[in-house]
Amino acid sequence: MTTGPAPVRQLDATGVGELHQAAEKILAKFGTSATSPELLARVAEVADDLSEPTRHELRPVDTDDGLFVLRGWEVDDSEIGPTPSSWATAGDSGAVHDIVMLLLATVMGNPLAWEGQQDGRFVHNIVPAPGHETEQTGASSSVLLSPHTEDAFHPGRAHLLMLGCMRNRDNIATTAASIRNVRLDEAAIALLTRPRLPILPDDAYAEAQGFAGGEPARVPTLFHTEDGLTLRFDPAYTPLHDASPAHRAAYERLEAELARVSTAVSLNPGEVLVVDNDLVVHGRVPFRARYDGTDRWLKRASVRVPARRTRPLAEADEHGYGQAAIEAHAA
Ligand SMILES: O=C(O)CCC(=O)C(=O)O
Ligand SMILES: [Fe+2]
Repeated sequence: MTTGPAPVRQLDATGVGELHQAAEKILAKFGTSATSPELLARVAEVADDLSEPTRHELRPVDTDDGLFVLRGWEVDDSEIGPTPSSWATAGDSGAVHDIVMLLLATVMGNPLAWEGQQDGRFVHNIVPAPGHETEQTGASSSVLLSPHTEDAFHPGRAHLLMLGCMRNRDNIATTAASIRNVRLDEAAIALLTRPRLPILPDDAYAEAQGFAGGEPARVPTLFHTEDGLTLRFDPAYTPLHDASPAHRAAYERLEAELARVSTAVSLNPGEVLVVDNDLVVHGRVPFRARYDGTDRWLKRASVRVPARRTRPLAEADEHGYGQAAIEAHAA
């Protein structure tokens, strides 16, 4: 793994100022970052009014790395209070930052929530939680969170994933690897573009894991678009033992290539990592949780980008294990 610098986009003072003012005003009006239709409508109005330079920094990902780090936003370490001990107890902790995330997400597309995750909130709190150390979810710590497409099991998954940093005292890195940097031979690509293996719901979706409404859809790992390959990849939830030896070998070759081109991004407070979820798989290095209120703390938002053509049409027929993706703004 390398630690090559991620492309940085810098918000200027005007951009930071307008975001700050807008977010504080919305929070004062609604008293919470928990979303209501009224709050979301207000966010959409305000996002529409953000200045051109700010909007420019939020343009689509435009390099093969498939990501960028947005800098300039600031987080006051004492103002945000202690790191919550789990998403379930986070409530309105750092609420103004939830609203900033929503504003940024709304400039880039349509924010996305899940009925079955973090109480349907549009901005998730990613913190290590006691008892979850070894899971393959954002609440884990002591294990490597293997590179994955966010919500890979679902056809309504995000086009963009945003991770905004509240606190990261031990400089714990998020990992990111782009399919556009991978070298794979044509035979392996041909195998991996065939819909052979399902991707099962991850441990953040207990209800979806009990879904009995149909067989898991078999989906391709790779997909050819006009702009190049996209991927849908989550080895921890893919029953690879069901694949033929040749298919398995190609999958493992892809996994090794993604590891080879993986970069580590250690976020500082205020930085927002934006990854294109069709190009990039992300993960996290293992770390020891502190559980003393000073732990690593990220805010996560997911974004749908209308009219994107990065995915197979056959995804429209998938049941998504009964999970409903909820979009913030009417399409
Ligand atoms: O903790 C991280 O850096 C990434 C966790 C993750 O995979 C996620 O929040 O989706
Ligand atoms: Fe993730």
